[in-house]
Amino acid sequence: MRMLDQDTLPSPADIATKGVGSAEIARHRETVANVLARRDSRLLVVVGPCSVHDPGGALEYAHRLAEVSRRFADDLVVVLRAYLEKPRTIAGWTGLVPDPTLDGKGDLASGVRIGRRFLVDAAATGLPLAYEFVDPFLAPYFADTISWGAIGARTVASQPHRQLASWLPMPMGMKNCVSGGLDTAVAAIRAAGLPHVFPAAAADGRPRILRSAGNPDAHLVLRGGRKPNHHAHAVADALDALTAAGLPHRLVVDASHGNSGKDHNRQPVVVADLADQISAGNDALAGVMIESYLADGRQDVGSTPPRRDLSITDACLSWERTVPLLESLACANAVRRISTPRTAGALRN
Ligand SMILES: O=C[C@H](O)[C@H](O)COP(=O)(O)O
Ligand SMILES: C=C(OP(=O)(O)O)C(=O)O
Repeated sequence: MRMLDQDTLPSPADIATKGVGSAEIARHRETVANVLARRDSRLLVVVGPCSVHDPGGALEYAHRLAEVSRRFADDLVVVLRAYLEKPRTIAGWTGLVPDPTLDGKGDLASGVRIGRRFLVDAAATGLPLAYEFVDPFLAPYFADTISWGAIGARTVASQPHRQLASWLPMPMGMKNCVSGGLDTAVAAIRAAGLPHVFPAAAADGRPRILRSAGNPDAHLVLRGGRKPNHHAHAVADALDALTAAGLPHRLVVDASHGNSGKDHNRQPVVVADLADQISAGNDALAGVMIESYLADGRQDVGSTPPRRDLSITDACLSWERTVPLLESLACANAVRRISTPRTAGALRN
């Protein structure tokens, strides 16, 4: 007996909440797209916890980040990682939405409500939100709150994810695959840029045939693989791969994951290398991702209740270690901004 049981899941319309500032989110998406296309000379920084396991803790982080991001507004467009689903290499906790009680019970019906509440509260800080769309079925529950989306290293080859990316209204980052090869992500960018017709559940939960026009803002995210790919030579190779595919030069580099060997202590080293490339004038480097949370490191989920301030997935840099990295990226971007003036001037929303 494999099919154990079924339960009712509320539809996206059932859990729809008031208070999502759709005009503000549309503005954030446009800002992010302008940065990626280098019409805006700032640097995108996608920063925050590997996963949200405690909405209260993550909201405290969001408030701190919203405040500090104002200091860097001339040079950084800071986006909060608000990741509520986790892709796993084999198995493990799959995120607040699929498992809000952190114990494998899989109470998705509560998860979608808790997850949406968190996203609405986090968006109210004024920060744009980033989200990895792990399960395409769940996208309609949350997509209206998100300003930058990712298709992860484990799903970037998947046709349903590429179709979803072609339809979603925000810029979408395609991560290189886990081994480090770029081809699959480059193919995903091309696929997401094209129109598609595909089945999906709509807001009312009923099946629909969706037609997409193609996402013009899909771009590459270098996250490392068997070896890191943040160094200048790897960035140059990635730009060559984009040129060969006829794609524009726009890149986000993830300082964590394969680029840090999942050792959070290496993220500052990666960020320092990226800051050097940015201040040297590499304009294709449009964004940086950092995994950061309130406290330094990670914890296993076990019999005792988890700490609210410590990641239960990948190890994160503490808040105290994150702020100097934002400072160094802002300084590097200021150098680039001043030395490479844009003819049209920086667009600001
Ligand atoms: O970002 C988090 C993890 O790297 C990702 O979910 C995979 O984790 P795993 O390899 O421990 O399953
Ligand atoms: C799982 C993630 O990244 P990747 O797909 O690069 O492993 C993530 O950013 O949380």
